[in-house]
This record gives sequence, structure tokens and C-alpha cells, in this order.
Amino acid sequence: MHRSVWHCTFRNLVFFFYLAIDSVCAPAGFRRSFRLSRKDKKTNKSMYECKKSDQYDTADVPTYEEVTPYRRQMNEKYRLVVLVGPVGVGLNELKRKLLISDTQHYGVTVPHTTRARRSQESDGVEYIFISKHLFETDVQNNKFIEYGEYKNNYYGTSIDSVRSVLAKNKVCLLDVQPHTVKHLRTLEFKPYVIFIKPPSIERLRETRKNAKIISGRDDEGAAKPFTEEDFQEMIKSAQIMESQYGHLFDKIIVNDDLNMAFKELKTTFDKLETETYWVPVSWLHS
Ligand SMILES: Nc1ncnc2c1ncn2[C@@H]1O[C@H](COP(=O)(O)OP(=O)(O)OP(=O)(O)O)[C@@H](O)[C@H]1O
Repeated sequence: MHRSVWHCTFRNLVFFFYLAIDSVCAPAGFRRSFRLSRKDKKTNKSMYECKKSDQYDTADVPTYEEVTPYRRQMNEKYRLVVLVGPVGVGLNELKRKLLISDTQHYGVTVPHTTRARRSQESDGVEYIFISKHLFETDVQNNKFIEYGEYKNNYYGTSIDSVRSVLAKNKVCLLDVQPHTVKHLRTLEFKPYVIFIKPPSIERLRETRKNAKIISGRDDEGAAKPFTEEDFQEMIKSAQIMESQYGHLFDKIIVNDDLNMAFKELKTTFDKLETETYWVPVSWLHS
């Protein structure tokens, strides 16, 4: 049984994305994967500029995508779960809650970095530490899903780091920029994409009263209370993401009340493992 869905793609969209390094705020034992997302508001320059083809979305022919029902079999690897959302919407908080809820079942990737290892860090735990030369070689060999530069060092999430989580028979939680999603849409990963959307600005003001956002380069990554501008940017960015990449999202969850959003996320994950979903036919028959 096949079904066709409308599937459009985009062309020549230029994106400058920014690197937010997370080690500052990560609770003990839990490391956020790095995100290429933060914008230096004062200078409007990038802390990080996406490299090579990441800057451009190509293949612009609106087309139909043939799909087919798919249900994961018991002996199969879990589908990769990709979380997408604007800066500060709560991706890391939700990811952290999921990980804590079942550390045996959920996993996150370990990013690569060329920065020096700090005394309390272990190779392969917080980061995989490699030389600049090796990193650049890996970039040339398309080993990274996303990568960027921050304070003269590279940081990146490798394809192998995703494989390594899946090989442990865990559900891999990955947050990436939405333009990266299309590169992950393969038979191997069968990604399920969840868009975490902010609520209305009124609800953001209410719910994020005591929350903090990690600020950009000027503040050396310090956490500070959300400003009205942060809320506006979050909503605007979510609108752009949804209009440009909405066709790639399998599920949208509004992060209004945190516990409710988490509950919805958990239910989504549970269903994903047992129910039947439409996936591109190429994922099953290529
Ligand atoms: N629904 C919510 N209600 C209240 N506070 C929330 C909610 N969701 C997230 N927060 C808080 O908002 C702040 C930012 O969340 P988080 O760091 O998870 O965002 P993020 O999307 O990962 O942002 P970044 O792009 O900066 O990494 C945190 O202090 C978090 O606890």
C-alpha cells in the first residue's frame, strides 16, 4: 500500500547559524549535544558560520514523495529521533528529562572537539577529543552531520556518534538545525522529526519567569533571564522554521507547561516504538 504526500523543498536559502556550547550549564552527568544556533545580537555576525553545503539548501523541485507504512520490528534498531526548535524553546530541558526518565533506553551523541581536554573531562564522555588536522580530514570525508567553529576550535556531531548510540540498542535523541534534517532522511536512520514549538508570547512570559537562557558570545555563555527580545526572537524563528521546514516535521509539540510537554513527548516516543507510521518508500525498498 502506497500513499503520496506533498513534499516541497527549498533552494538557495542562506543560513548563518551560531554555535552554542553547553558545557557551562550542563548538570552533572548530563551533557547537552552542541547546537549551532546562537546569534550575536549586537554585531549581527555569526559566532559560527555553517560550512560548505550547509549554507545552501538545494534541490528545489517541489515534488510528491511516495510513502509506505512502516512498523519497527523487535529486532530492528530504533528510529533516530530528531528534535528541532528555536533557541531557548526547551529542547535541552526536554531531552534531559527524557534521559533521566530512562538512561538505559535513551541516549545522546558525544560531540567531537579540537579544544584541549579539561582535567575533569574524559575522552569519549563529554567530548571526543581530536586534532584539528583529523577534524578537517573528517570534514572532507563528510563524517559530520553538523560542525562549526567556536573560539578557534571545531565542534561537531559525527554520523558515527549517532550510529554508536543506535548500536547500543538505544533511542538516539539528536537536536539539529532544521536544514540538516534532510541529510538524515535515510534508510539507515529513518528519522522521526519532532518540532518543539513555543507557546504564545503571553504564555512564554508567564511560564519562563524564572527560567534562564544561555547568552551569546559577549557574555561568555552565562545564563541570564529571558528578555522580551528573546521571546520575540523565539517566536519569529519558530514561525520561519515551521514555514520552511514544516513538511519535514512528523510531530509538533508546544512547550507551554513543561510537564505537559514532557508527557506528550513521552507518549510520542512510546507510540513510535509500537505503532505504524508512513515513511518514504525509499527507506524500505532501496
Ligand atoms: N515549558 C517550560 N516552562 C518553563 N521553563 C522552561 C520550559 N521549557 C524550558 N524551560 C527553561 O527555559 C530555559 C531554556 O531551556 P533549554 O536550555 O532547554 O532551551 P534550548 O532550546 O535547549 O536552548 P539553547 O538553544 O539555548 O540550548 C531553561 O532554563 C529551561 O529550564
